[in-house]
Amino acid sequence: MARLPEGTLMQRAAAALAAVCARTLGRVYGSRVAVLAGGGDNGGDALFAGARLARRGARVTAILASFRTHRAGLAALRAAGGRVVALTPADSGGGSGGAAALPEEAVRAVASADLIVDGLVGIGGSGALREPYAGLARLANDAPGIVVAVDVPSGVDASTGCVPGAAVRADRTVTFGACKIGLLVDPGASHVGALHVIDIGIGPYLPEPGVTALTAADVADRLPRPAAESDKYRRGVVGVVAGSDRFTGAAVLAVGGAVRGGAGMVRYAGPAEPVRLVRARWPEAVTTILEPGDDVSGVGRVQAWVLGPGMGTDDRAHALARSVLDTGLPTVLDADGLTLLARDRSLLRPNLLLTPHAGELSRLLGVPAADIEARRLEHVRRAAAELGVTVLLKGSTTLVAEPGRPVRVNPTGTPWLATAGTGDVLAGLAGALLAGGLDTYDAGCCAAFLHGLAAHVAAAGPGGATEAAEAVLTTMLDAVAGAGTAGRADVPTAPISAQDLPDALPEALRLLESPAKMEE
Ligand SMILES: NC(=O)C1=CN([C@@H]2O[C@H](COP(=O)(O)OP(=O)(O)OC[C@H]3O[C@@H](n4cnc5c(N)ncnc54)[C@H](O)[C@@H]3O)[C@@H](O)[C@H]2O)[C@@H](O)CC1
Ligand SMILES: Nc1ncnc2c1ncn2[C@@H]1O[C@H](COP(=O)(O)OP(=O)(O)O)[C@@H](O)[C@H]1O
Ligand SMILES: [K+]
Repeated sequence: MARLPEGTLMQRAAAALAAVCARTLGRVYGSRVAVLAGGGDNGGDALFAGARLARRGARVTAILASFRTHRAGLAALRAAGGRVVALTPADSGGGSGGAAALPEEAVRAVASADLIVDGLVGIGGSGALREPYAGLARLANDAPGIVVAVDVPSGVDASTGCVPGAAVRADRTVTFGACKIGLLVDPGASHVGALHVIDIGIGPYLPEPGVTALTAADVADRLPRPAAESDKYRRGVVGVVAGSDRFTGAAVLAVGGAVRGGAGMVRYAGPAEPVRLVRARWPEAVTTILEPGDDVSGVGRVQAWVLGPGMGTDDRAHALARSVLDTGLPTVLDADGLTLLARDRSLLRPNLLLTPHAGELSRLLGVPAADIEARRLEHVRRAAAELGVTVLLKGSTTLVAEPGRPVRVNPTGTPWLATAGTGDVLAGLAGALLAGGLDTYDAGCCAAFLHGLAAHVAAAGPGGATEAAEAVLTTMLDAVAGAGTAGRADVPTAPISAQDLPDALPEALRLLESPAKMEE
């Protein structure tokens, strides 16, 4: 800002914002646009964009939420023929009930708009939206017009993705300079809609990001690949200690993730019944029946372990878990293994990848699960710092944290994954990558990436897999990098089951290779 004439960055932002609005409207002339303007520069962007649309013939009404309004922006809007409705501090959104206490003129302008520009607050917002901002946000959400958020949907914390109160649910978000963390991490991410990242020339001046995402090419580069002289041992042997007589499926699913994740060999150890089922579904796995009280000394050599899914949490499970962890090998610790760790921190070792969902992390940190869901980034960072290991927090946005490294956000998730047993597949997959030589951080990030991609492939079915995967691999990541727009692929999808994931992994891996090749 110091190098450029005053207002240059804002003009770049407003021009790009107006262009997105115009494209969204299709026909600008005669369209109705409501601009919600807060008291800061976010409101300034919105007002300048409103002025540009008004000059192209749109009927623009600006609703000023604060009596301190961006002066030049307001002047530009007025000069272009825009109308202005100023709220007073007494105007409120009428609590959660809607817009009862907002002036009729404001309510009408928003309700009848073809397009609503949300310029209430951007990166300067703090805490829950206050009135009348909150009431305007609710009004916009209830209105039939398309909502375009400026920089950040108002009410979403740009730095964390937290949504402490009312917030705008946008159809599109036009963000400037860099993708904000809050646009990628839930609950904020689910307020964004299609994402446009606009380059306004500040990239070279930005600091190192605290949160990063892997691209398809990054993942393809990291995945272990067999060389000509590889053999099954060199490719990595993964040991799976999971399942019980009660939870047999966990064994089958974790082994499936490991087999399809590219392990040279999978050794499964557990009670007789899950062993029988594993052999039936995955005859390539080498199995060992564990009698009650056995440890893993008879399982054979492995390079990494998957420990925990469905194994139970009684004293025998505890002793078995300890025998695995005492090998000192890299280990994915999941599900019941995490419950054991929450009870007995002496199980903690270096070289662990913990894969909790919010409930499991809640037991590990002694924090209510709802708080973890609401402040995912803070809690995954805290868990990694407190436990000194890699933590992959599952759920609507998967995050991977390790002390001293940026948090990685996984861009490939889909809510179709919210079904029982998918976490077991993830644990097996991460174990295969650990055995293949990745460190716990990369194994966690790459496993989450492939797991999400496999879910898209499975949900879209053979006819839509390529299109669905391309939407994830190119559009989303291009947008984050400022080179395109992210939205969902328009591919019909159907529910998936956990079993579908190992079967979809080969196709997901093949599709992953194509954009990597293109970039080369
Ligand atoms: N910094 C830059 O380089 C650029 C910034 N730009 C815009 O400027 C924005 C940041 O502007 P500001 O720093 O002025 O901040 P904002 O405009 O984002 O927010 C500050 C305003 O919101 C009010 N506010 C904050 N929290 C609130 C809450 N919880 N409830 C109700 N009101 C609340 C404040 O009282 C103040 O009026 C960016 O998001 C972006 O839109 C762009 O013009 C491009 C260049
Ligand atoms: N709303 C959601 N959006 C995206 N992914 C989700 C969502 N809910 C759950 N998931 C993913 O589904 C998987 C569920 O794992 P987990 O909770 O361990 O279930 P289970 O123990 O039944 O296998 C994880 O990979 C998680 O990230
Ligand atoms: K905004």
